[in-house]
Amino acid sequence: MRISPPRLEALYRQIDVASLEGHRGGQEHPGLVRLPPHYKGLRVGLFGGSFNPPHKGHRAASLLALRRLRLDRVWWLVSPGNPLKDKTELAPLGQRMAAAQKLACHPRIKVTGVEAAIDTTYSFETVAYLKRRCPGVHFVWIMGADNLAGFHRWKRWRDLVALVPIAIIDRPGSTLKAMSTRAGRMLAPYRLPENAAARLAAAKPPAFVFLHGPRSPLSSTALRKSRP
Ligand SMILES: Nc1ncnc2c1ncn2[C@@H]1O[C@H](COP(=O)(O)OP(=O)(O)OP(=O)(O)O)[C@@H](O)[C@H]1O
Ligand SMILES: O=C(O)c1ccc[n+]([C@@H]2O[C@H](COP(=O)([O-])O)[C@@H](O)[C@H]2O)c1
Repeated sequence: MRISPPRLEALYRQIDVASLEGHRGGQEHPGLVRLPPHYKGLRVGLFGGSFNPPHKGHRAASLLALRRLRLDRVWWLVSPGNPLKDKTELAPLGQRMAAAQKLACHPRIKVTGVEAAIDTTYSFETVAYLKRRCPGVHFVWIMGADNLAGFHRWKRWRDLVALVPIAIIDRPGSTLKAMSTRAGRMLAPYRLPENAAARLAAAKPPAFVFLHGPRSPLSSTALRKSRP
C-alpha cells in the first residue's frame, strides 16, 4: 500500500518513543526506528541533517562511522529545519525522509523523524531526550567537519559536548580549518587518536575523534543548484 505524502508527513510527526523502543506492537511505518528487544549496550551513531536532498556523501560518512566506530546502527535524524539555516529552499520533511530512505538502503542505517516527533530542531534536546529514553544505549553524535565552523552557535553546544561523544567526519574544504575553529579549540583536549576510534562509543564525554577516510565532495547545495 502506498501512503500518501500528507499522511506520511502526519505519521512522522506522530512517532512517540514507545515506537523507538519497539513497544508499539501493531503496524510499522516507514521512518520509525525500532530498537531490538535487548538493546542495552547497543552502539548507535546519531547523524543529524537537513538531507535537502540526501546524497552519497551522507551514506559514505555513515558507513565510515559504522566501520571505524564499530557501531551497530546509524540513525539519520532528518531535521524539521536546521535552526541556523534559511528554510526557503527546504523540501517538506516527508519528501526528504522518503528520499533518505531510498538512498540509505543499508540494514544498519535507519532514517528517523524523531526530531519532528518530539518537536525540536536542537541537537542538545534531541540527544538529551534519546539518552533519557534509551538508557544503556551508547550514542555517538556524528557530523561533518564543516559543522565545526558554526558549532559554537548551536543551542547549549558545550552541554552537548559534555553529553555525548562526537565523531567528526573529514570533508573537503574543512580538513585543515576544522580544528582551528572556536569549537575545534574547545574540543582539542578531548581528542582520542583515530586508531582508538572503536573506543569512542563507550568513552565518557567530552570525547571526540576526527575520522579521515575517502572524502566525498558531494553537497546538497551543489545538488540543488544543478537541478533544472
Ligand atoms: N560530503 C560529505 N562528507 C562528510 N560529511 C558530510 C558530507 N555531506 C554532508 N555531510 C554531513 O552530513 C550532515 C548533514 O548534512 P546536510 O544534510 O546539511 O548536507 P550538506 O551537503 O552539508 O547540505 P548543504 O549543502 O545544504 O549545507 C552534516 O553533519 C554534514 O556535515
Ligand atoms: O542545536 C542546534 O542549535 C543546531 C544548530 C544547527 C544545526 N544543528 C543540527 O546539525 C545537524 C546538521 O545540520 P545540517 O543542516 O548541516 O544538515 C542537524 O541535525 C541540525 O539539526 C543543530
